[in-house]
Amino acid sequence: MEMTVALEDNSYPIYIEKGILAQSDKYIKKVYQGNKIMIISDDQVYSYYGELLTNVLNKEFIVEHVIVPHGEQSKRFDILPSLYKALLDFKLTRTDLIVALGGGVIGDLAGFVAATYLRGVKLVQIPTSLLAQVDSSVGGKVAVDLPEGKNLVGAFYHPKMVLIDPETLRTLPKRFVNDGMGEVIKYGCIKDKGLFDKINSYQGFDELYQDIDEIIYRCVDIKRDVVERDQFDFGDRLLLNFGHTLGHAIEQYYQYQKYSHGEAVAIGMVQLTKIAEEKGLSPMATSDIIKDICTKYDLPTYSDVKTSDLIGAISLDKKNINRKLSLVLLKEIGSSYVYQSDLSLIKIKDRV
Ligand SMILES: NC(=O)c1ccc[n+]([C@@H]2O[C@H](COP(=O)([O-])OP(=O)(O)OC[C@H]3O[C@@H](n4cnc5c(N)ncnc54)[C@H](O)[C@@H]3O)[C@@H](O)[C@H]2O)c1
Ligand SMILES: O=C(O)C(=O)C[C@@H](O)[C@H](O)[C@H](O)COP(=O)(O)O
Ligand SMILES: [Zn+2]
Repeated sequence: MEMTVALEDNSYPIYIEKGILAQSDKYIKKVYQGNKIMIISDDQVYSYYGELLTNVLNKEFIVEHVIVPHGEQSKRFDILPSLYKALLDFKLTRTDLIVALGGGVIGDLAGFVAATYLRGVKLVQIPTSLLAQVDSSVGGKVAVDLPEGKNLVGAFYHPKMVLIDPETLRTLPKRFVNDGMGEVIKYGCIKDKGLFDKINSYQGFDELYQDIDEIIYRCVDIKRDVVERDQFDFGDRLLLNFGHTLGHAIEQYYQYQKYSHGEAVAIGMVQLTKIAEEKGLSPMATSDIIKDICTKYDLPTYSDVKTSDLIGAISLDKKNINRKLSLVLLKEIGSSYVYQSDLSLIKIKDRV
């Protein structure tokens, strides 16, 4: 399966195909005629797929790698000098390529490095987690976290190509399959009731895996459409942030240690929809429907954090305009809108 994100000079192809990792040299040659490639990955992903990718790319290119510890803790500002140093040591030049091999942490981190090293070098995304395959590898948002908040230092920087190999999901720990399902549920909630109903109907992981290519394709296609219409996140793209106002603040509250991104987003989707129901901004019982599907995928729906403890991080949310929050709410499952509000709306609940 193939699609193109059409962004004029920044357009790029996405390929979704089982086994594509083993052919990545052929695909990358289509967009890269240079000879040096730096793979950026984490220890866990590299232990599964690093050797395979290196051997395949070595047929055509000179390949080096730099590895960071797995987990959100690596998506931080102060890790950057060690990555720039590795690129300098490899003498990577402006016409060379970085390949991001890993989940969303690696995609965002390597993407930020590619956007900033020498003011920008080429980037190819090879996402290996479900979350990265359905969401983070597409759309060009790259970033690192600060202790004060998620993704606070970043850029819009598009890859030259995205290679999605659903086979890699076979080694993904179950917690992170569920984590990715948090974002799939989000797509269903904001844009596609059919997708929501489909993932709600599965009896177990086998059924999910049977349809996984189709699910990835549908999510990526939604994201492609939104990004093409609102690349810089001032309109329709804000909808992709459903659940993230609270979710990011909860991740920050625990300093990115307790909840994974998809888990925090699940809490955010349910709790914000509850608030919206209380204010008559979403139909009653919508939050229960989201809660049920999140529970089905072992995602948390409540954190017990005081809303007063989240206000600092929420105030730094990038969707805020002139001190007004932009909250993504549901009209119903499958349809969403942006609602401008002040912090008092969040404060109507003591804990979320
Ligand atoms: N840029 C965007 O548009 C965007 C969108 C959504 C999320 N994000 C970001 O993505 C990050 C979360 O991504 P994530 O959930 O992929 O986390 P992650 O990158 O930490 O991956 C989760 C875990 O799975 C492991 N892993 C990944 N692929 C594997 C595989 N195939 N086999 C075995 N283990 C594997 C990793 O080593 C890690 O331990 C967050 O930082 C979030 O903010 C960005
Ligand atoms: O691509 C987008 O736009 C999104 O909002 C996708 C989100 O799933 C993702 O977590 C993104 O990184 C959040 O962006 P931010 O602008 O809120 O940092
Ligand atoms: Zn997200």
